[in-house]
Amino acid sequence: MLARTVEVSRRYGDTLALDRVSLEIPSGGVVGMLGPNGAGKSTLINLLVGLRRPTSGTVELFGGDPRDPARRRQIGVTPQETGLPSTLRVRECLEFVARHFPDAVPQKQILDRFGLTEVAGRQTGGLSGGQKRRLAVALAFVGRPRLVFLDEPTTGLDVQARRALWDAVRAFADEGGTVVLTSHYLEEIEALADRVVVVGHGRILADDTVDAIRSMVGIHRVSLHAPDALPELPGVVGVEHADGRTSLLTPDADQLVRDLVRAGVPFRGLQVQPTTLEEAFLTLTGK
Ligand SMILES: Nc1ncnc2c1ncn2[C@@H]1O[C@H](COP(=O)(O)OP(=O)(O)OP(=O)(O)O)[C@@H](O)[C@H]1O
Repeated sequence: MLARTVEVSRRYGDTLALDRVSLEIPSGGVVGMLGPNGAGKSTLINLLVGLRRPTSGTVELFGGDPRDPARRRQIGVTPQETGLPSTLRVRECLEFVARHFPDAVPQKQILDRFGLTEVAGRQTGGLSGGQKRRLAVALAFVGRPRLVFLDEPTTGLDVQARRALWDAVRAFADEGGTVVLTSHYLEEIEALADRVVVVGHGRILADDTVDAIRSMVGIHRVSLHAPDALPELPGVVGVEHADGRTSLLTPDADQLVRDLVRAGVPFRGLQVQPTTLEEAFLTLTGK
């Protein structure tokens, strides 16, 4: 086991950011952590990498205290926000980080893998947002870590840059590396992760394969104008009223529409839309 939390809670004042979370990260593969804003994902990562201490419970990294420098040297981390020194060149940033490790990855290989070769001589202050993000993620891999934590690695990247970064993460995992990444995007988790941990309201709501999670969050919104109260319909997991429309949340929109027709509901303006992940979670967690 590379890392684990046992019944870990973390409070910030009155906010309970994590509520008795137990999680195990074995060696190899990509674990995707999925959840809406404020779910507790970053807090969980910060505990695992030794940046914060739990209020209660135990956190272990490589079998011991995550704040021990010898253990932390074996991880790579890209936090949600990184400040790169704006006057350093890309090459200098990579060099600076590499000097902290006995056996750093050759710079050329990192530049190639993260699509940074063309901007190697540029000061980071002159990089685009996407290039900065790629550099920030690349830095996590420089020291040949056993375990890498990436907090929303592709936020702000265009599709092409996102795919390039996915390739780099996958290549690392294919070579036997272990990655924990957070994302709001199911698509990103699907592209990379073998296992998905769904975090919501400071708890682990699900810990399963990508397929299982996809079916769990595949909720649709069927919205319509209906003159009267709707009859009770099977498969509806949530009902909302807004702007004169009624929205029904369901995992099987086709069946719901058939049921509406069969029940003779005089609806108009029918719309069927996928819900966002956040909506799906909130529905499933009943909050
Ligand atoms: N330093 C802090 N001080 C006070 N409250 C905090 C602090 N850090 C996090 N929180 C609160 O703890 C909860 C969990 O936050 P956290 O950043 O871990 O969530 P997250 O899942 O990473 O969200 P996001 O995707 O927005 O980063 C939130 O309610 C947040 O406001």
